Amino acid sequence: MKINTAEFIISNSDASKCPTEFLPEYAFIGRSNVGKSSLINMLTNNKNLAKTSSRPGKTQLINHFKINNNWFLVDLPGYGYAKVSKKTKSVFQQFITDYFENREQLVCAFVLIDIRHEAQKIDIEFMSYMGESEIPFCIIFTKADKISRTKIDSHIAAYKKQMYANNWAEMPHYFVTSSTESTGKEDVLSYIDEVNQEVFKNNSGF
Ligand SMILES: Nc1nc2c(ncn2[C@@H]2O[C@H](COP(=O)(O)OP(=O)(O)OP(=O)(O)O)[C@@H](O)[C@H]2O)c(=O)[nH]1
Ligand SMILES: [Mg+2]
Repeated sequence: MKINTAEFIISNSDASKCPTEFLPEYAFIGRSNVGKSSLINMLTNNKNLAKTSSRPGKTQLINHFKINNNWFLVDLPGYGYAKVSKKTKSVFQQFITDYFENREQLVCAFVLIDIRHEAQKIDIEFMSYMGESEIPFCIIFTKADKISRTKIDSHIAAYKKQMYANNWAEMPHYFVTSSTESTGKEDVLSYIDEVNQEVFKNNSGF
């Protein structure tokens, strides 16, 4: 799919104040610093669209970006950032939870995982929450440029094993990406295109 336009619409810490337009949207979630904002920039060919930083905790709000005037990419704050105070953390979690549980326009979440690391408890728990809440999601492994192809394969195999060990019946649909090398761009965009076509065809309120 070709992205012709990508525009920032609004930032929010209140899920009920997100855009009221009924267009399909795709949210990016995962640990702080995993590369959510960078991936949005890579997918849209715009290095300055979402704000990124080498320091975790950069994105603090729900950010809506309208794509091709027809659907949204949503950049979210990361979870698991130890340096944020407990109070701030619970506020973050509350509005993120509100977003996931109430946003009818959300058709798929992408849970980002750094390909270099073993499965982390917080990610597994978050995916369990998504499963229990019946929110469709895919995994996106990030920063694939940082390890070799062989290691990518072995890390994914190990990840699958850990998912099964945590009682997952099957590995969620997943993608391997690098924002610095644009790896996985077409795969993710084609997936979004397919889902968009499906929801528009079924006229699920869109
Ligand atoms: N080498 C490499 N670095 C990446 C990649 N994606 C992101 N980074 C770097 O990782 C750091 C964090 O990137 P962000 O996109 O800001 O991460 P985030 O998940 O949005 O972080 P928060 O907003 O803090 O939750 C930055 O220094 C990026 O340049 C990637 O694919 N490859
Ligand atoms: Mg960010």
